[in-house]
Amino acid sequence: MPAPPGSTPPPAAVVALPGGRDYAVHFDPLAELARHLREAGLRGPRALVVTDETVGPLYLDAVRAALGGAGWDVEALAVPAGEASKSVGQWSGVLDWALRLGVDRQTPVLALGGGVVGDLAGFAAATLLRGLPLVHLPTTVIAQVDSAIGGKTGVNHATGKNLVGAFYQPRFVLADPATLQTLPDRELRSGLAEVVKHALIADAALVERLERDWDQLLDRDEAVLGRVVRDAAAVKVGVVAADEFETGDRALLNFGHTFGHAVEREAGYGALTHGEAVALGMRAAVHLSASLASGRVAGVLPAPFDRADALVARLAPPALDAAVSDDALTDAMQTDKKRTSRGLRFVVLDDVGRARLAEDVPADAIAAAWRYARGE
Ligand SMILES: O=C(O)C(=O)C[C@@H](O)[C@H](O)[C@H](O)COP(=O)(O)O
Repeated sequence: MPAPPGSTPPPAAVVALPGGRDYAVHFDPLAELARHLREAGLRGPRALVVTDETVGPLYLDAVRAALGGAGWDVEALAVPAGEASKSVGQWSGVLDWALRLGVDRQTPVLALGGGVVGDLAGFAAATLLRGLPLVHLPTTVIAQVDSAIGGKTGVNHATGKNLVGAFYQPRFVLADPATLQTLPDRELRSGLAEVVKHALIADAALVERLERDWDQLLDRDEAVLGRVVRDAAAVKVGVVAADEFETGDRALLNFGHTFGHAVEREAGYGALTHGEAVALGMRAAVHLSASLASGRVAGVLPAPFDRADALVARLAPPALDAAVSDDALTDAMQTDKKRTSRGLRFVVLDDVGRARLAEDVPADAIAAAWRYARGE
């Protein structure tokens, strides 16, 4: 039943956390931002917007218009677009900017953009004055289904991906579905990598819909894309609510990332998008899943891994750089945060829609997974 005129629609999802820290994930126009800030108890009057040089020109005016009329005083900073901005240097630059403006603990930080901006601005919010209120305004698929939800903030380090950061939850997430219509095709496909990941680890029904509706997704059919994004976000909401600090099943969200993060590091941050690296990583992880289930795998993968592989293949991951050796990639995995004193842990599939952690993985299975990801 539609909501009566003038009433506030319910949030699409609530991330349930202890200590009164529940927060909503709204799928609503950016024009509703002032109302959501008010309802979250944030009054300013100053707000800091961190964005990037691609998203800022597209949506900063909408944010200013939404807030200006409600008496907010908006300060904005745009960092260069791309993974290279997830650096200790850019984080320090955001701190310098905010502190020069004279922020106080009531000043919200609004992260307007994709995963890079969210992680960078989130880590700045976590560390400024030991914590400023954080609001995510995700404008990409990857951010709307994944990175804006769950409180992982941080930057990359030369030794590995996301090695400097903090768990710091936002006060709410406001995802405007219309922003997905301006995404470059490459970014759309990159975001779909995390959608595929959520489906493969936890939602077999979503796998089926992705298989059926893939072309409409790439065409950005509003209804199809909107539903898929909400369902993929719901997977993330459920996982985070069950394991906020990744002491258990939250690690399953790292499917494809142990391989993918190594690819990103060895390619040089920014050479590939995060989603492209994750797509390559999922190819390797699906092969590893098949090897662990059935021993040595030659040629076509056995069921159900062939099905998972076919879905990952729709992401059309780029080729792995031939100049980067498998040994270099395997070395780069050693900084993975899931590692324990017993060694690396990988996320593998038991079935389509069901994943688990695997330890004591033989080196030859890892090597075979890299070769498969290279198409050998
Ligand atoms: O939120 C999580 O938990 C995730 O693992 C989501 C991932 O898709 C995300 O890319 C995350 O940053 C993974 O990297 P991590 O090694 O920093 O956990």
